[in-house]
Amino acid sequence: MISQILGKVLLKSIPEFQNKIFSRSYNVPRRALMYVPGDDPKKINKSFTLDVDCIALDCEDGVAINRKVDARSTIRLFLEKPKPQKTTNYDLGVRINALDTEYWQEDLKSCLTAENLPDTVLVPKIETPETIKMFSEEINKLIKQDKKINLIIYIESAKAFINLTEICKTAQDLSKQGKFTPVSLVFGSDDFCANIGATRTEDSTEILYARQKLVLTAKAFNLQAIDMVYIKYKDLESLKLQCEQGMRMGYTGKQVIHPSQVPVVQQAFLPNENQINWAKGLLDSFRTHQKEGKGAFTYKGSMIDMPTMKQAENIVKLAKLKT
Ligand SMILES: CC(C)(COP(=O)(O)OP(=O)(O)OC[C@H]1O[C@@H](n2cnc3c(N)ncnc32)[C@H](O)[C@@H]1OP(=O)(O)O)[C@@H](O)C(=O)NCCC(=O)NCCSC(=O)C[C@H](O)C(=O)O
Ligand SMILES: [Mg+2]
Repeated sequence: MISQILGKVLLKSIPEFQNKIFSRSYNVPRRALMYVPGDDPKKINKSFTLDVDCIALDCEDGVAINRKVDARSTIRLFLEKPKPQKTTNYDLGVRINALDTEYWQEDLKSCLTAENLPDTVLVPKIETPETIKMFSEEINKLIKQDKKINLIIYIESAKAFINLTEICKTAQDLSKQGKFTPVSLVFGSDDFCANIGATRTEDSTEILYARQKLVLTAKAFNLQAIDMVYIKYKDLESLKLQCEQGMRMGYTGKQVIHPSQVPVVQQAFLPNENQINWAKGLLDSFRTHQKEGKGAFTYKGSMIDMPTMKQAENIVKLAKLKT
């Protein structure tokens, strides 16, 4: 009897779990986050023809030092026009220069005072909670409308990893009253390797700890985790393997530098048919067992309880992007 009552209570609370797991940041998928050099109108136009979840118009490392002003003003011209519509919704962002450079304030001002706000601002090389405070103060001054934009935080140095929890906590706290919402953490593996003096290998074991720490922290703060870039952009087979590795670790997407990488990445960050069928079957079975007041049960030879149910829900949610 008691177990039946408990079962009913748990069943009633499932929508609550769903809300927790699939909160705002997961509603906009960012499987492929594609960089487009901000000073190249041809590539920007091309990006609007692609089926890509997230476009990052770049002012930072994809742009030469002597082209920084061109990038900023070219991006501004695009933001003066309405956001190009595509058949599927997508995230349009601007990656500004790092906050220890002479460019970032003008980058931010230029894109936030245009006719149309970008959906997202991507901020590279955040190392301390103070950097988040600086960003927050600036953005609160610049956005006059009753609107918030998304913030994507780049973690790309040893110092940033040491401060990671405080960075996320500060972003979360300041966003409550501020004009931004933190949605994702990006693992800037190339800058990170340069920063710690790591030697690259094909299986990336030299950065495994940092790669895992980023996912762990992102998930603790309910943020998307966006994995390292694969710079040998002509090698799509190895890209696929690296995507699958990242997805197994819990990453929700990956940085992309070339159009040919987009379909490989977006496909890899979707569950396959076997996983979807497993998840749907498990959820059906979970509901039945909950009604019977059974918290743990056996499904296809494995013990299932609440954590496995949550994993199955993640899979079903992602699968909806397939249609
Ligand atoms: C790598 C590239 C310089 C190669 O460019 P290109 O030689 O033009 O390639 P293709 O001729 O093969 O291009 C085919 C067509 O696709 C268009 N194209 C290419 N790249 C892009 C792009 N990124 N966005 C939109 N369109 C693109 C070409 O114009 C061709 O079009 P068409 O002629 O109409 O057929 C180039 O891909 C490039 O610049 N990529 C971006 C590089 C970049 O942004 N790097 C910085 C980001 S990585 C990073 O920041 C890592 C992180 O921070 C860390 O620390 O780890
Ligand atoms: Mg970087």
